[in-house]
Amino acid sequence: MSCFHLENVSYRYDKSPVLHGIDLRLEPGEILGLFGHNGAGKTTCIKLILGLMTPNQGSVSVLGGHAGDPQVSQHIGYLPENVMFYPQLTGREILTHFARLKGASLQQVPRLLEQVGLGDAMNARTKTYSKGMRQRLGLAQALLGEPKLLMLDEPTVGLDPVATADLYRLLRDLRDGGTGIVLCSHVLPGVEPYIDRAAILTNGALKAAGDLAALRRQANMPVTLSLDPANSISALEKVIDRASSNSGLILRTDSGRLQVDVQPREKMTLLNAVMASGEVADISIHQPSLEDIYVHFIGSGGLAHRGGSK
Ligand SMILES: Nc1ncnc2c1ncn2[C@@H]1O[C@H](COP(=O)(O)OP(=O)(O)OP(=O)(O)O)[C@@H](O)[C@H]1O
Repeated sequence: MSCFHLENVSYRYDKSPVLHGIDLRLEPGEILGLFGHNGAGKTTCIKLILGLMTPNQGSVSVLGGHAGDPQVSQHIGYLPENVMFYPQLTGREILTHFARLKGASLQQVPRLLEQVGLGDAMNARTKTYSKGMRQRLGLAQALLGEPKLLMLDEPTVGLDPVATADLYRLLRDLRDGGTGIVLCSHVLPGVEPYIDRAAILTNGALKAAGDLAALRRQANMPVTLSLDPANSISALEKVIDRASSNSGLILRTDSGRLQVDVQPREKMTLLNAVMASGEVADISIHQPSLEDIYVHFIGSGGLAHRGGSK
């Protein structure tokens, strides 16, 4: 049973189309990064999965049932992008209130507050909380009732680097316990090791989805080889020129290395040639990062998209 399945989903607010033919699925025990520029449609996808809206076209199934069905919703945890709490209540009072609303065990409340690092602050009013502390309380709220599907919109906003690493470790533990997790984020650096798959949305359309290896194949972006010459840099350059019929950019760096951009399909030919030549002392290989892939799919329009698609 999938955590959710969007099939050919389109959605429009009033007259403005926002999502076009989205096909996306999340399985239990998987972390999906949902990435896209401002206004790409990430939050709209989440609202459809929560059942807050229904698609104009296509279907949304969640945990084997219908989005918005209370039997389904009680197994979903959601952290919205901007969390707000009653300032006069303590963290513990707020979480207890949400636990009652969700029908979750009240015994979970202190344990969850400890888990998100608010053990010492649980009896302080939330008006005294920092932004990061409010974010942690929001996360504890999302974890109430041991959800099977957890959706987090910009969960690392306001968290310092240590808290961010703690959050990702916590998400991994939940994933290993079978929870399906969606992570919407603009903060790509650092997220790569913690997600199983990424989905990239642009202007309401799914540009690419898959694990990093599949996205790299789809993007077909050059791999950068960084080579230390064994003898002279010009001798190494000649080897590369001879080996690669269509070698990309070759740069001499200030540190006396050669940097070569090569298409993935030509990588092994070039590596074999430089290894056999005896002209290379050391090699490092830089694959495109998640950030590189994101920029590739979003395209140069990325900056233009910021602030909304219309
Ligand atoms: N209630 C609404 N009424 C009309 N248009 C809306 C409404 N909510 C969102 N939109 C529009 O839908 C599009 C997608 O918005 P959405 O919030 O899903 O994007 P997002 O990817 O989550 O963006 P961000 O990263 O900025 O939060 C945007 O163009 C936005 O202006």
